[in-house]
Amino acid sequence: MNVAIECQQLTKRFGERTAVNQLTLTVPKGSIYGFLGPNGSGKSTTIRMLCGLMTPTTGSGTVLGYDVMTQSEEIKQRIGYMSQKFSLYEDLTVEENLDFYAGVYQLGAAERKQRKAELIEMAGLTGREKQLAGSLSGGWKQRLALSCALLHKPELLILDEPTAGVDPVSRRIFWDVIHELAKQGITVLVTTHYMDEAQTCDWIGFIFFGNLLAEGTPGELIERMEANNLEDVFIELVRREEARQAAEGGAR
Ligand SMILES: Nc1ncnc2c1ncn2[C@@H]1O[C@H](COP(=O)(O)OP(=O)(O)OP(=O)(O)O)[C@@H](O)[C@H]1O
Repeated sequence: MNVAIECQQLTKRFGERTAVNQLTLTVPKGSIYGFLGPNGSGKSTTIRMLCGLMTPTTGSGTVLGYDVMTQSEEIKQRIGYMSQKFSLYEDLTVEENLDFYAGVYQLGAAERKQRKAELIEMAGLTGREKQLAGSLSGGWKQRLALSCALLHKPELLILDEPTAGVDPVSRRIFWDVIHELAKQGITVLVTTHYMDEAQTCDWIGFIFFGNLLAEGTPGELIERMEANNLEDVFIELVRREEARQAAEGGAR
């Protein structure tokens, strides 16, 4: 299986509102897929469906080969997920937070010790093991949260705006870690509003009003839209879609 995520016509409705509309996408194994779109366009709702946290209204899909409609528990056990407001225990130390999540993932003593050591090193947290999570700066907290999400060696990492509000240096360090994980074969689906981050993804999907408007490599999208950079692509896609919707509304 060379595909980590595939979904066909995935739709989520909240009452009258369609948050995600017939979304069809494929995320190849080992790739970094950047999921972009303005606020409220349906990114988090898509992610929640793919993580097994929310059942789609209609459509179909698999995550690591498991059905998003019926196998949410299998999916949850095999993925690493870091939400926008990742939850660390601020009154616990770095090590205690890792211990807590190792317990959640039911790691045995030997594996727990080994994974903790590996992840503390990967996240650059060496020397901070006894520091309270609440006293860490934003960038360190975020890397600790990432480490917690990786304890059980997930094959797929789903990150919802992991770098929101983090300074540029910490963002760069975080993305170096993401690229390193991808090199090790871990698939990453990530949402971001930062175009410098999106530029380094292997694939990009652009969603607006719940619809996937464009998909491709950053270079392909820039070329296809005859744009100078991804920010221009983003703005042009929004402009075209708004114009299309206005025309449709006017025609009614
Ligand atoms: N539980 C819910 N009940 C009702 N409406 C919801 C619910 N969750 C999301 N929505 C609506 O669905 C739409 C898509 O929201 P979603 O959070 O998926 O967007 P997003 O692209 O992740 O936005 P942001 O970039 O701000 O995080 C929005 O209009 C939102 O108000």
